[in-house]
This record gives sequence, C-alpha cells and structure tokens, in this order.
Amino acid sequence: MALYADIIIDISLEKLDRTFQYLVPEELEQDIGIGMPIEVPFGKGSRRITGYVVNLTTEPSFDPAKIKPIFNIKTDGIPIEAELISLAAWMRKNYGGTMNQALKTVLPIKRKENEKQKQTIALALEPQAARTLFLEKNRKNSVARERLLEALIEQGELPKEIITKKLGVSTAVIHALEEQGIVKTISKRDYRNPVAHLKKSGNVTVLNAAQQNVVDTVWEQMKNHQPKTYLLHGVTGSGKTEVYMELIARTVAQGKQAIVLIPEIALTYQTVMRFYNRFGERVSILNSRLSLGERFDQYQRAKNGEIDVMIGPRSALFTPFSNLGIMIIDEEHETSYKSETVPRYHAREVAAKRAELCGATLVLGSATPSLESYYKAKKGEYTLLELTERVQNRPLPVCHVIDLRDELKQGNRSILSVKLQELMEERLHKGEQMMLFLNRRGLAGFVSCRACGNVIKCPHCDVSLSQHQGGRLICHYCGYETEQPKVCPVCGSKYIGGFKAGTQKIEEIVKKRFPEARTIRMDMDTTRTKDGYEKILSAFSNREADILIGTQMIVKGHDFPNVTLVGVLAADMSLYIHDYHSAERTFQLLTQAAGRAGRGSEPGEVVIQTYTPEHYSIEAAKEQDYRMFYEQEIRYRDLLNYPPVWNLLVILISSREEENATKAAEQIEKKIAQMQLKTVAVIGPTEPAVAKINDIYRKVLYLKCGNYDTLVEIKDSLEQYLEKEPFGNGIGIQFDFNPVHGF
Ligand SMILES: Nc1ncnc2c1ncn2[C@@H]1O[C@H](COP(=O)(O)OP(=O)(O)OP(=O)(O)O)[C@@H](O)[C@H]1O
Ligand SMILES: [Zn+2]
Ligand SMILES: [Zn+2]
Repeated sequence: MALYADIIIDISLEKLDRTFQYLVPEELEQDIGIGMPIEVPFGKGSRRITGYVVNLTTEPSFDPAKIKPIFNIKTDGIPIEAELISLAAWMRKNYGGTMNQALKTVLPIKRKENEKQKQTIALALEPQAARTLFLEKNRKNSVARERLLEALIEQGELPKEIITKKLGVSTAVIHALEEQGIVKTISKRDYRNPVAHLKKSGNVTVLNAAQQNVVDTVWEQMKNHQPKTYLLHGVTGSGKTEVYMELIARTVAQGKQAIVLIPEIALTYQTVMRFYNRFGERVSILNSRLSLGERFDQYQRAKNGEIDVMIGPRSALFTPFSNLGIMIIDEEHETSYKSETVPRYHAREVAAKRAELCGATLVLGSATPSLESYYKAKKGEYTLLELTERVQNRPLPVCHVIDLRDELKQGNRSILSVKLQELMEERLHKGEQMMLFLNRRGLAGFVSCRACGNVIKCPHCDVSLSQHQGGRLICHYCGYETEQPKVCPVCGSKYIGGFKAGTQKIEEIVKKRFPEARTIRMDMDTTRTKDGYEKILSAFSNREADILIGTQMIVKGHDFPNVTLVGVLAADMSLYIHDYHSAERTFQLLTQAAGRAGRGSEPGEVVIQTYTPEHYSIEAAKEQDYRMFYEQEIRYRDLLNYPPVWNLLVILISSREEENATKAAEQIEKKIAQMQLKTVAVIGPTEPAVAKINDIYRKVLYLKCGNYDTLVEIKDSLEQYLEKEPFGNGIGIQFDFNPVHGF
C-alpha cells in the first residue's frame, strides 16, 4: 500500500491550515516520520523547497496519479521546528483535537501585525560569484535584475523599501533573484527586550549544604548525559529558586539553554529580578502583559541565539531553543499548567516528552507536589529530591487550627476568631505585617450548616451537592437530586445555607475592628488593571500597609520577609468543590498560605479557621506534613478509582440545543458500549457542575481505567467515528485526560 505524507511548507506564516500531500517513495517509507524536514517539488516550476511532515496516511486525498513524490529527507542539521512538530504530533495523539490546533499551540505563529518588519536585501554570494551565477541564469536584457545586482554589489545590502521605491525594482524581480540564490532577504527587526530596563546587581547567593547536595545530584547525571525527570520537594522558603538558578548557570556555561515555567501569577517583578540579577540580558520573559508581537519577538530571539533562559507560564514550554539542556517547572502542582483549550495538554507531561526528544533534564519543584508527581516519584519514574528545612535555620511557622463551631457556641459571630484577633493586635503593636486569606475556590455553591459544619453531601458519592436554581441540590457525579433542606439534617439548626463572604466585606470588618490598621486588598476587582497586581504587591512589600487581604492570588510564591502572621479565614471552602481534587487543593492552599509567614528574621504564626479541624487535609497542613497528607489521599484515590492511581477521561459534549447535546452524549455512550471494554468504567452521560455556559448546554461522560493508553485508544476510535459520521454543526466534542478541575 502506498504511503502519503501531508506536509506544511511554511510555518512562519499563518498558513498552517494548508497542507500538501506527497507520495512517500518506497525506499523512504522506513525512515520517514512526523516532524521530519523533507524536500519536495513545489509550484509550477517544481522548484525544490523544504517542508515538514505533519501526517502520514495510506489514504490519498486526491487522484493518486497526480500526487508527486517526495525528493528526500533532510538529515543535515535537523531544525528546531522538526522537534516542535514531533511534539505537536504527540500532543494531538495524547490529548485529541486536530493537528492544526496542536501545531498552533507549539509553533510561534507570526501574525499579520508582525509582517510589517523592515526587510533588507543583500547579496547571497561574494560579488564575483554572484555576477557569474547571474550571467548563467538570466537573459541578456534583464535590465531591472541587473540594476538590482549592481546596486547590491556596490552597497552590500539595501533596505527593500529603497529598492522598490527609489531603484524602481519590483518585488517580483527581487524574488526572482532570490530564487536563483543570488540575493537574500534579511529581516531586520528591532526585537523588543522586556528586561532591557532592569539593573543587574550580580550578587550570587552561596548555597547551603542541602541545596548544594540537590544541585550535585542533578548535575552529576546531566554531566554523564543521563537526563532524567526530578521532583524537588522543598518546604516553603527552602531555597528552591536558588537551586534552579545554579543548575541553569551550569547548563548555560555548557552552551545549552534553559526554560523555566512559573505560574503567571507568581511571575512578578521580584521573581524576574532574581533571574535577571544572575543572567542579565540573556534572560527573557513571556507573560500576558506582552503584546502578541512582543511575544513573537521573544521566541525569535531564542531561535536566533540571543538568549539562554526563557521564563514564562505554560506557553514558554515551546520556546524554540535548539540546544535545550534543562527545563524547570516551579510550583508544579499549579492547575494553570493544564491547558483549558484544545489540545488540553498538561505542561508537565509535554515537558517530559520534549525532554525525551531533545535529551534535556526536567526538574519539577514544589512545597506541595501534585499527587500525580509524588506518585510517579514513589514508583521510581521520577527521582525524588528533598529540601526539608528552610534556609538559615528559619523555623517553619507555628500553626493554630480554630474550630469555627466553637466560636459560634461562645457567641463570636465575627469572621475573625478570638485567637486571630489577638494575634493581629499583637502584630499591629509590633509593627509586623500580616496576610488574611479568603479561600474562595469553593464558592460554587455547596450548602453547609454554620452551627455544626455539616455539609450536605450526595448519599451515593463522596462529594457535596451543589445548589441549583429553585433550591434544588444536585450531585455532579451521579445525577442525584434533592430539595434543599430548611434545617440541618444533623443538628436541626436553621443556620444553613450557601456560605458567601467577599474580600470587600472582610476588609470592612477588619477596618471596623482595627481602625488604626492600614489595609490593602488584592482580588479580581483590585487587580483588573494592567499593573494593579504588581502595584499592590510592591506597596505591601514597601510596608505601606499592615494587612494584605486577598484570595488565592496572595499565597503564590511571594516572599515578604516582614510578614509574621497569616490568617486563613475559611479553610473549608475548597473542601467541598465538586471535584475529587478538593482535599489536595485545600492542603496545597493552606500549606502555601502558611508558607508566607516567618520568611524573614522573625518566626511566623498561622491561624487556620475551619468547621472541620479533623479533616486530614487540615491536620496535615497544621503539621505541614506533606507525606502524612499524601498517604491518606492516595488511599482515597485508589479506593474510588481516581487519578493518579487510575486514569480519567472526560468527554465533554456541548450544544446550543440541550436535546442535541443529550442525544450526542447518548450516542457516544452507545458507541463506547459497543467497544466492549472490560477494564473501563463509564459514568454518565450526566450534567457537569456548570451545565450551561453562555447558553451552550454541556453534558459529560466519565471514563475510568487503570491503563492510560486504553483511554487514548478510545479517544482515537471516537475521533475516527466522528470524522466518518459527524453529528453535524453546532455540536462540540472535547476530550480531557486527567482534568485538574471538576466538570
Ligand atoms: N543559601 C541561602 N542563603 C541565604 N539565603 C538564601 C539561600 N537560599 C535562598 N535564600 C533566600 O531565602 C528566601 C527563600 O528562597 P526561595 O525563594 O528560593 O525559596 P523557595 O523554596 O523557592 O520558596 P517558596 O516555595 O516558599 O516560594 C529568598 O529570599 C532567598 O533569597
Ligand atoms: Zn448542623
Ligand atoms: Zn452522587
């Protein structure tokens, strides 16, 4: 059977949608693969151009007699694009979606606004050689061509604008000589450098023994060309960032490059400055504050070898470094590393794949590793490295857990417990700073009792029911429905309802209680402007406020040495999200929040207010004992067949017409049933937590299986089935493997 290759010929322009099909000659069939650069005949004159294979198939897309064969596979100096295209193919396979969606994720697409760059035309050869080739290739009276040649011999190079406007030479003429290999186009761009305004201090921290030990372990294996994936579990303030920088410095000294992923929210001036101090202008950053053009420039600078270190959120993973030595994913447990658009990839997994493709080392770091990573480390898939103490013998903060039910019993209805008020008073007195953290992750409508803390749960599943319109409570895992009770079914109290309190409200309460305190608030409202976030952080850092009140965004990796008290106002919020990750998220948030206290010379204290002090995620956070939490949590996951022990594939079906979504979901379920898979549990179709977004109805199917590849195969056959028998317009089908949020 003949083999055909779909190729793209231009990846710098937005032409990815267009592929061209070629025949793979039999002698190349063994060697050809996706991502490979190849040479093909192209266009009217069948000139030889380079393309990249993006798909291989045995089905011709048009008359086979008219499909031209590939010339050859290019083996000299495989370009970085080939590596990224292979990565895209892997992503398409593992996460679903089209090859185009994958390519657009992986390749920095040059957009229209970028094309307005200044172009310069130069001779591609020495003047004498250029002249010889010119005479060989052109007819005698090619006046315009000759004019261009002579001008370039005289000037060396000229701006394209001058050539077309002043010399009266058309673009077509330039192109003709370019094709003959006589002249070339140089794109002269003034690449915008986002760190150009910074000042470098050059100070380098001397590592302590524990940090040095971690560096040596990784470096030993990097030196011996044994790239691996490491999980660096280091408690808050243990100096993980210094470890990263030392590893990067050594990598760069060997002529290789480094990528550092940091969640956008932690990518502050302070963080960038630390890297800039060490690596100066050889560092670049990618963040959402850069324009598309500026972001494209950073990729281009990386490709041109102008930088060695790229720092950024998820998308920095695709920086086109041609000799990548190390990738670091800081705060690897962060959910922002998972893409919420197709392809729904996880940066951790894609980084591991890229590391494998190019022989790079991958370091995942966190004070609260994801269950996934720790599980892999325990199984030996990752190498576990630990930093168990804070730098300079600083103690971890002392943690008080306050039972809010007792507070109510004692007549304290304030959102601030007596203990917290006491400690706040003391801090204000001493002139130390504090942070009040409102965990809002759980506000998606669980119902609880303020007297006894009881949360209304599904009788069939271990999740809270969620409040829907009309007072109905629904389970998002099995579809169970019930009326919202008027009194608590456990204690009979009438203080039952959805718990709601915003940061604004809390600021008011704090100001009333401590009129002399200077407060500052950080939440969605106050950070709406472009640099609102940065302003609040620097104001707090400059001690312009005593109390920082905020949502999860205040707990992410900030280093305020003068903060000695952290108050967590309602720790339970995230326990009742309709999601099997709820305990993990709660533990992470509490530990990270606690980790903000006592990072300077003075020790810190933490107050955790909760209705469920006995919950293991809260007990473990109190002890700041990750392993204690892990052991409990992994048992629970195993018992209920959840990741990371099992794998979960969520199939999300959406449509403007609810009926159509339901029908499609049922049809998919039927299709899966026909596959007769004994090892796969299918749940649904059911409604996800958010059943309607922007008037689009959503239905879900949950597939659980011990084997990840089985789920990938199911996705593959469903994709093939949908291609042959599509549901028609208006029905969206998405696949999500091991999601980080509940559906
Ligand atoms: N060996 C060292 N000697 C002195 N100070 C250090 C050393 N290593 C790190 N530090 C300082 O300690 C503080 C905490 O370090 P760093 O931010 O690297 O820790 P981290 O583990 O990344 O923290 P977190 O996970 O809590 O954000 C920083 O101010 C850093 O400059
Ligand atoms: Zn009750
Ligand atoms: Zn249920």
